[in-house]
Amino acid sequence: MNITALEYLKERLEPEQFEKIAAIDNPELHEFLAKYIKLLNPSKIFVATDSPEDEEYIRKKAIEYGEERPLATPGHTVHFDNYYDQARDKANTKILVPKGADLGPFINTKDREEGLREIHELMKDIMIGKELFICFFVLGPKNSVFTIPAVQLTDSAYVAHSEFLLYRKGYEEFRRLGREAKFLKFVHSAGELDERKTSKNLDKRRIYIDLESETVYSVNTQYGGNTIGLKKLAFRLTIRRAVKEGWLSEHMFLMRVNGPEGRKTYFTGAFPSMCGKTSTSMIPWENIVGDDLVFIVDMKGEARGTNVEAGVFGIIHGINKEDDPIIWEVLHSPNEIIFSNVLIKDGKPYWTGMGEEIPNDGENHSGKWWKGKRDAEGNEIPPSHKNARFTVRLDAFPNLDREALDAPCGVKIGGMIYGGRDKDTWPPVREAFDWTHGVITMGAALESETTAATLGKEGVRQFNPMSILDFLSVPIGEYIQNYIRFGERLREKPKIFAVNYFLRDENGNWLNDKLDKAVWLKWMELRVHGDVDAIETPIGYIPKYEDLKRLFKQVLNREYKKEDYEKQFMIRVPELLAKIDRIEKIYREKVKDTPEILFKVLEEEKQRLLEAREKYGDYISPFQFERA
Ligand SMILES: Nc1nc2c(ncn2[C@@H]2O[C@H](COP(=O)(O)OP(=O)(O)OP(=O)(O)O)[C@@H](O)[C@H]2O)c(=O)[nH]1
Ligand SMILES: O=C([O-])CC(=O)C(=O)O
Ligand SMILES: [Mn+2]
Repeated sequence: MNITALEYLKERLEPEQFEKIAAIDNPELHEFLAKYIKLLNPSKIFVATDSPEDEEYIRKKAIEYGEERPLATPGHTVHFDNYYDQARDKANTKILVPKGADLGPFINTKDREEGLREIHELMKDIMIGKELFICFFVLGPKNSVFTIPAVQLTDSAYVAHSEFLLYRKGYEEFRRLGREAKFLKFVHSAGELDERKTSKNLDKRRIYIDLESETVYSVNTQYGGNTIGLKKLAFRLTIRRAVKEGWLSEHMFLMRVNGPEGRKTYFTGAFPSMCGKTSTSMIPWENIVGDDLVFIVDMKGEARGTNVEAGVFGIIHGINKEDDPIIWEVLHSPNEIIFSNVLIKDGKPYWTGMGEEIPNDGENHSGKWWKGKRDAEGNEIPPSHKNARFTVRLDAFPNLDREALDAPCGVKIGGMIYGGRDKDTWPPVREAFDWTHGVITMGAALESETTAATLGKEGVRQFNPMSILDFLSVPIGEYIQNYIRFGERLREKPKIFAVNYFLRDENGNWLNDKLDKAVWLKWMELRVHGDVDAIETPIGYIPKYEDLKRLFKQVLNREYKKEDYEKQFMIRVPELLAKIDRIEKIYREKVKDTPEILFKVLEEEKQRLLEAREKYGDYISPFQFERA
């Protein structure tokens, strides 16, 4: 460009819009905007400031352009993604790396130059006839140690609207920070739309992450996990920043568990997609801070965490009045909510597992729907997609811990929990012996069955360290090394726990009820403060029966049977040993930069299990260890 970026922007933008950009003193931003406006070539450009009018403009455009439709309840809208665009597309999500860089076999990469060339070709002139929305947000609370500014370019008013619900506004932060802003950049286009206003060219769906310029490109897709810049796209970039700078950027919920006499203890929980982060953090008598993404920093020797977001993009499948009373209430009140990929009939949303009668026809992610309808592959189409979601501000929730959400220094983390979908190996809850033992045998050794949150087969057990594998942008060993060191430096280390909500019996029935997790949380809270004893086993500390019995009565008003405890907390030596072998093999063979300590800690655990087997056999009752 012969003219400066700002001059170019002045030519392309209406004066009112241009003024908004010119008011931010940041040449890097101006150049970025000029470059992509030129490439995308939109027919109209709107710049959103933090004003309520600008947000309202986006909301209206989502409806005017047909990406959302109003429902009967004020504030409610519905959005549909293409039938084949219902989840994160792992195969077409790639980290762009310079020649010679090696992130290991678990991270999907592509040559940077090639990837940039491809994505720029795909995006050339893609916004002709469309309106480009330029929006500013921040990750974490504003003007805090956690704040990371970000700019989003998108031709989808649905994506922009979702971001207004999920993140804190950032225009004023950009103005305040000026040239100091080290911001993330997101360029998205839904591409050509079909008559239902869903992305059409799915064969050209691409999500490319350029670490070097901290820019993520997303094209020919609308599903939130592929498009909402500040969510999983930013996550790849912040993981890398965190590892470089020595803090943690994690796929975690953040919640307050209320202990005896008003004691407040904060927990994070790292579970893979669709494995219980939202459902855990929404337990009615505890308090939610966040349900998906957390930043954790070392502040004067304490681990302090914050919710990266300010809203929930939650799974709606199975949400019912009894198990999820708070979400249920929020979804049935006039809040600003986007329902996606649910069934609509007479302006009302319906979803599978809602515990109410569902109409036999309507409109859903497949278009006009009727009971028994089959897709092109011959599969029967359910009323709503398993990964159908709702998007809403945390403000809407009566159980929100507002103070914690806004705290510029975050909250002190008392416990960190790992968990996944595991039908036969881990007990429902246990505590690590120490930080390193927990990080390695619970976090780095996590496995979970695949779910409908990603395209592809469900129910396949997969290695998923810290529930973060889909999002990793640095070699696994480096990531784990950073984690271990982070804790070692802390003066007060959070306690580490592992949970498993998904144990099954021989017939495939769940061994636990959905609300049992409420009891595990109370137990962990007591353990953080040393209020109850526990039983030492080869894999960590497990609860004593009497404590759980008391807590089940107190928390759920239920009798907890000894037989249930014995079955659930049985130490399953063959499965545990097989798991250690699998994990060790993965790290030995596939993760070149594994820290040596990982093998040592796994080996120690193996030896403890072998010894226990010598004494008590393959399947050991928890009472055996209690007597020992
Ligand atoms: N069997 C069983 N299923 C559960 C339990 N808790 C949650 N689920 C199921 O797990 C799925 C929901 O998980 P969420 O809490 O929404 O998932 P999430 O971890 O927030 O997922 P993302 O938003 O994808 O990151 C739903 O299908 C629930 O029915 C439980 O205790 N037992
Ligand atoms: O990012 C998404 O699509 C939703 C989500 O939380 C996940 O898949 O972990
Ligand atoms: Mn998630």
